[in-house]
Formats: sequence, structure tokens, C-alpha cells
Amino acid sequence: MSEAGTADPTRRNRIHEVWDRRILAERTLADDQVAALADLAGRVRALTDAVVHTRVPADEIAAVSAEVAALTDRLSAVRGEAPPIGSHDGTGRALASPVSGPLNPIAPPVDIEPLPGGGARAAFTLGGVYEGPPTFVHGGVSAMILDQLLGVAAAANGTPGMTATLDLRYRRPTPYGVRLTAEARVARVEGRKTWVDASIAAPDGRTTVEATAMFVMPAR
Ligand SMILES: CCCCC/C=C\C/C=C\C/C=C\C/C=C/CCCC(=O)SCCNC(=O)CCNC(=O)[C@H](O)C(C)(C)COP(=O)(O)OP(=O)(O)OC[C@H]1O[C@@H](n2cnc3c(N)ncnc32)[C@H](O)[C@@H]1OP(=O)(O)O
Repeated sequence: MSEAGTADPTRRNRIHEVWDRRILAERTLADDQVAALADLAGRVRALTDAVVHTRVPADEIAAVSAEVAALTDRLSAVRGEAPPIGSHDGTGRALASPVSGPLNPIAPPVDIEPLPGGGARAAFTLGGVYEGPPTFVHGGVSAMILDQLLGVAAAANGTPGMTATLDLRYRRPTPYGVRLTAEARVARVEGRKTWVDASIAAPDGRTTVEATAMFVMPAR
């Protein structure tokens, strides 16, 4: 492509439009693929849980390992350049989000519900896969979930942004294997900045982690 061609802003915009459509098409899955992948992701989550809890002998582990390698080869026969894109519409249900994505096996997944007026809530149960200190959830996992919840609340307020700061206060250990709840609420907005507060609660209602984040809508 010539320098002169790309120097024309109209032509450059057209090239970007075509390019954006190509990226979007490459990252968009058919409905039946989405359904099949959601099922597969669930089975891979169960596999991950089995891997961290198994006590079968080493030769059995090696046999399973070989089968998994073969399955990975089958899926890799046709690969995209990046994960699929769902409608990132503020529902917090981006298809491949590592927190809430139904197609991402590393996502618990956490089902996040945006609340009108700048809020979000979630209920979820984490397994031993997410263990940090013995019998409790890893603090980084709590932080990841809260970051997403806070971000959905900012978006539900009509003021989405990139996480610029994330402050965490770990009040009590967060247990796993029980139903946890979390809520977020926008505290204030100043120009491109949005501050949001959130917390995770154990089944007894006591807060285990509190968080405050500041989101910035990028200038560019
Ligand atoms: C289109 C953007 C929105 C994208 C959101 C995506 C989807 C929205 C839709 C649905 C949402 C659903 C779910 C959302 C879930 C996601 C949550 C997870 C989000 C992430 O996982 S996200 C990854 C981690 N995140 C980063 O990777 C950020 C890296 N960073 C940057 O991309 C830039 O750094 C940026 C954009 C932050 C600022 O860049 P910029 O050039 O626009 O800002 P600029 O410098 O002009 O600052 C303007 C004013 O903010 C102050 N300010 C800026 N940064 C600050 C900081 N860190 N601490 C304290 N104050 C800060 C300045 O001091 C100034 O303040 P003042 O005006 O008072 O002087």
C-alpha cells in the first residue's frame, strides 16, 4: 500500500473499517459453536477440578495426559488469532472473559448482573481450584472478580473505563465451596473518572473483601 494512499484520511478510515470488519468476522462464532464451546468449557472446568484433586496413580495420570494432548491437537486444527468476541454490551457476559465468560474454562464463571443506575451484583461458588491459603480463596482471584464486577457497575452507570486504580482490603479469609455474594455501586463521577465501591460477602453475610476502583475512559 502506498504512502499517498494511507495519507488520505477518508481512505484510511475506509481501510480501518474493512480491517475492523475482518477482525470482527474472524472473532465471531456461529451460534451452534458458542453452545458447543460453552459445554466444552464446562467439561474442561470439571477436568481442571479433577486434576487438582485427583489421587490416581502416576501411570493413570500419564495415560490421561496423553489423551488430553490428543484432544488439544484436535481443537487446534483450526485456530483463530484471538479469543471470540461476544456482544460486549455491559452485561458482563463477554464470551471469553476470564471472570464471567461461559466459553473460557479458566472463568469460574461468575454470573454478573448489571444494575440500573450504576451497580452490579453476583453470586458464585468457587472450588478448590482457586485455593490460596489452605481452605480459602486466593486473594488475587478475589481481586480479579472484584475488578470485573466494579467494571460492570461503571459501565452500567454509562461511564465505562479502564481500571486505573484498584484498592483492596482483605477483612477476613474468603471461604471456597460455599455460595458467595458480591455487590458494586458507583460512588462518584468526575469528568472521565468513575469511582466504584464493591465487596464480597460470605454466606453468614459478613464482608470478606472490600474494594474501591477508579476507572478512566481513555482520552484517545
Ligand atoms: C473504551 C474504554 C472502555 C473500555 C471498557 C471496556 C468495556 C466496557 C463495556 C462493558 C464493560 C463490562 C465489563 C467491564 C469489565 C472490565 C473490568 C476490567 C477492566 C480491566 O481489566 S482494564 C485493564 C487494566 N488497566 C489498564 O491496563 C489501564 C492502563 N492504563 C491506561 O490505559 C491509561 O493510563 C488510562 C486509560 C488509565 C488513562 O490514560 P489517559 O491517557 O486516558 O488518561 P490521562 O493521563 O489523560 O489521565 C486522565 C486523568 O486520570 C488520572 N489517572 C490516569 N491514570 C491514573 C492512575 N493509574 N492512577 C491515578 N490517576 C490516574 C490522571 O491523573 C488524570 O487526572 P486529572 O484529569 O485530574 O489530571
